[in-house]
Amino acid sequence: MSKRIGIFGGSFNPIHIGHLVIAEAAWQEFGLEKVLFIPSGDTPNKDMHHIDKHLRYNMVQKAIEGNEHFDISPIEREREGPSYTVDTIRLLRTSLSHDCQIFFICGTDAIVDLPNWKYNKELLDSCDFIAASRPGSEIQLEESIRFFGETGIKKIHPLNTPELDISSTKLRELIANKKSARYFIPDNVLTYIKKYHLYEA
Ligand SMILES: Nc1ncnc2c1ncn2[C@@H]1O[C@H](COP(=O)(O)OP(=O)(O)OP(=O)(O)O)[C@@H](O)[C@H]1O
Ligand SMILES: O=C(O)c1ccc[n+]([C@@H]2O[C@H](COP(=O)([O-])O)[C@@H](O)[C@H]2O)c1
Repeated sequence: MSKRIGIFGGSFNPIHIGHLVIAEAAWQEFGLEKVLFIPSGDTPNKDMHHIDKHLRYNMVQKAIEGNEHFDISPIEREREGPSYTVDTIRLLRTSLSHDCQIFFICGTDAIVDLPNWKYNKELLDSCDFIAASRPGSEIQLEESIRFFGETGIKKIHPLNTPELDISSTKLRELIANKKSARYFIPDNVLTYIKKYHLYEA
């Protein structure tokens, strides 16, 4: 069997257990050799208050500590301009053997948005997608898969894992309202958030 690697791109603002659970499930279900987390530099199509890319990167690094099949890459952090996935996959391809299969891990909300991504058809030709179900995106998900025709059906794979209704937005709100985010966010990441007073109102 050819080598399979998982790529998990995200803003991770901040990283939470929803991210970690789907990365682990994708690794297991799809027989991935590893999952490479790629925190975005400047996330396309996201008009939000991103904290500094270096801080988001450091939090991901802390969150994956101790998991021997998780790794992190600074390629988007170090690239100027919007972090388009098509550019990232193209760049990664140059350092991988050509029979290596790339699986981009995401939530179903990202698949719903995929027709708006840069060079989305080229992107879907260059990698498979593993989509973890997220509440609220069921109907549009079918439409989005159909947008890509046969390729969509063949290359967008559902991830069989319990739905977790958790988002970075909700966690930023909890922290801003001085509520506990314990257990939603790994302890060492929460310590980092507290140390630098991140997301406080
Ligand atoms: N609870 C979740 N279940 C399934 N997928 C998720 C979940 N949380 C995030 N993802 C997916 O992980 C990827 C990175 O997500 P991101 O870092 O934007 O987190 P988020 O929680 O969606 O953030 P925000 O609330 O700031 O939009 C995206 O593909 C997103 O769909
Ligand atoms: O390439 C694109 O056009 C594109 C548009 C929107 C999002 N993405 C990528 O999708 C991943 C998840 O994005 P987000 O907004 O959920 O953090 C992250 O790696 C983004 O760089 C990519």
